[in-house]
Amino acid sequence: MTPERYAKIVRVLSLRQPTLSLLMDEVNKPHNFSAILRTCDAVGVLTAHAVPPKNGVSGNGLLPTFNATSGSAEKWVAVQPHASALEAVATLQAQGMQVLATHLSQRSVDYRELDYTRPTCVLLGAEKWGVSDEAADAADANIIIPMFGMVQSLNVSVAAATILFEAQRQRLAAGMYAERQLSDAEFERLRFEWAYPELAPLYRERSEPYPALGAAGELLSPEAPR
Ligand SMILES: C[S@@+](CC[C@H](N)C(=O)[O-])C[C@H]1O[C@@H](n2cnc3c(N)ncnc32)[C@H](O)[C@@H]1O
Repeated sequence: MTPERYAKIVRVLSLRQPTLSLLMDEVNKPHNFSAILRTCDAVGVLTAHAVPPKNGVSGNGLLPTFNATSGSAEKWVAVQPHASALEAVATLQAQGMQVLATHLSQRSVDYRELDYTRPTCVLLGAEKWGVSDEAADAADANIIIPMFGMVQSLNVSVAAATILFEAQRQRLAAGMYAERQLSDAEFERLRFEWAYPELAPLYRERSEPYPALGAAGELLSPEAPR
């Protein structure tokens, strides 16, 4: 790993926003899934959440397979699977997140009216069905991107990008990219895992702490577990 590559890892981790996330409820087209993860990486989402599609494209009930759309975004954005949208919403709310469902209902508001500097998770629906009424009811708010055309909805990855970049705009204005949001422990863990992805699993298997890194990312105790 070059010092430049290590410096980039440190810079990107310093900009990650652990209190900004999104939840994909059975988004089943791999190119949409991958495009959304790519936007997550660009905006600084640390962890995305997903309810795997029941008729998963991969055919095994797991998350849709990744494809070239994401570039390598899936390496830099963790995806936490959930059994159902309702379970995910409850879990995220218990962690202190406001969940904003992208859903047209009596209580929907323009997505720009919300405060994205609060811990926030944006709930996105499946391409065909959208967000279920139950999940939308459980969410803290329902938001829509106003549309004035003939077509009723946007592509889900376009909707995700529109809302996440509003979140980025608000967080930039609030100075939330100017100071590292990750805890020291999380920052140090991810710094090693991103810099040495082939070594990290060896340390985890052995329950050994990751070695310290030097200023240019070099291993200070280079002996990897055997
Ligand atoms: C293609 S749309 C789903 C359309 C579906 N037939 C419905 O009635 O909800 C897929 C997802 O994109 C997002 N989306 C699309 N257009 C949106 C808009 N104008 N505002 C907010 N979210 C939108 C939502 O997450 C939606 O569930």
